[in-house]
This record gives sequence, structure tokens and C-alpha cells, in this order.
Amino acid sequence: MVCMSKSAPNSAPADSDVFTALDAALAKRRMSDPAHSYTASLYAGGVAAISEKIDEEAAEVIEAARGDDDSHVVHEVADLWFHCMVLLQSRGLDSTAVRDELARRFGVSGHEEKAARGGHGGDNA
Ligand SMILES: N=c1c2ncn([C@@H]3O[C@H](COP(=O)(O)OP(=O)(O)OP(=O)(O)O)[C@@H](O)[C@H]3O)c2ncn1[C@@H]1O[C@H](COP(=O)(O)O)[C@@H](O)[C@H]1O
Repeated sequence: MVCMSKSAPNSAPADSDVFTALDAALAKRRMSDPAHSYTASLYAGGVAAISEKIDEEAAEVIEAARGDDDSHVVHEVADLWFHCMVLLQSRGLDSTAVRDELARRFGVSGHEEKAARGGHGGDNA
């Protein structure tokens, strides 16, 4: 039996990976009319338009982080991640590249990694 999510009626089956499904949806939007697809309108605006939205959404994440509403933080982080995924697509990449990079880093202390590069690990510099 395929179980569909109640909160996202147009989503892929609940047991699938939404990042993979969204990568595929965003790739398809390369062929879409900007008048009918928000994603296509971002592609049409190029890196300037996409970066402007990332800048705006990052600021909204920070603003939400100053408040007490966890759902607001999640909403704004989702907006930010979505626009970052659009940026990746605009360069012919997808979330797999970021997953691979995070996997490569997994288990490596940020302090140790920075020290190995000759940086200072413990001072937030
Ligand atoms: N996940 C998203 C998604 N997340 C955010 N957004 C849009 O990103 C925009 C965010 O801009 P704003 O912050 O200015 O919007 P807002 O409503 O003022 O935001 P807040 O003030 O509430 O934070 C809004 O238009 C959102 O609808 C998204 N648009 C599309 N998707 C996915 O992309 C698919 C393709 O969408 P289209 O290209 O539009 O067909 C969709 O089926 C979804 O799966």
C-alpha cells in the first residue's frame, strides 16, 4: 500500500526522499514557462535573482531565530533550502552533491578540520 502524506497532497509517497523528488521536480522546471512556474522564473532571472532570494531567505531565517516560534524557524529554513536547491540546479548540480560533501565531512571535527588547514579551531574566527 502506498501511503500519501496528508500535509502535502501533491508530494511523492511519504516513504520516499523529498530531496530526491524535489531535485527531479526542479530539473523538470528547466523546461517550464516562468509564468506558470516560480522555479522557472528564478532560472530565468539567473544567478542574480536566485542569489537575491537566498540573501532574503537567509535574513528571514536569522530573524526567525531571534524569536520563540520553532515552526517559523522551520518554515524559513525550508524556504532557504529550497532556494539553495534551485541554485544548485541552475549550475547543473543537485542535492546529491551537498549530501556527498556532508558525508565526506561526517565525523570530522570542525575544529580539527580547520586546524588541518592552518586555521584556528576554537575561536570562531
Ligand atoms: N518547495 C517549494 C517552495 N518553497 C518555497 N517556495 C516559494 O518561494 C517563495 C518564497 O518567497 P517569499 O519569501 O517572498 O514568499 P512569502 O510568501 O512572502 O514568504 P514568507 O514571508 O511567508 O516567508 C514563495 O513564492 C514560495 O511559494 C517554493 N516554491 C516551490 N517549491 C517546490 O517546487 C515545486 C515547483 O514549483 P513551481 O516551480 O512553482 O511549479 C513545487 O511543487 C514545490 O515542491
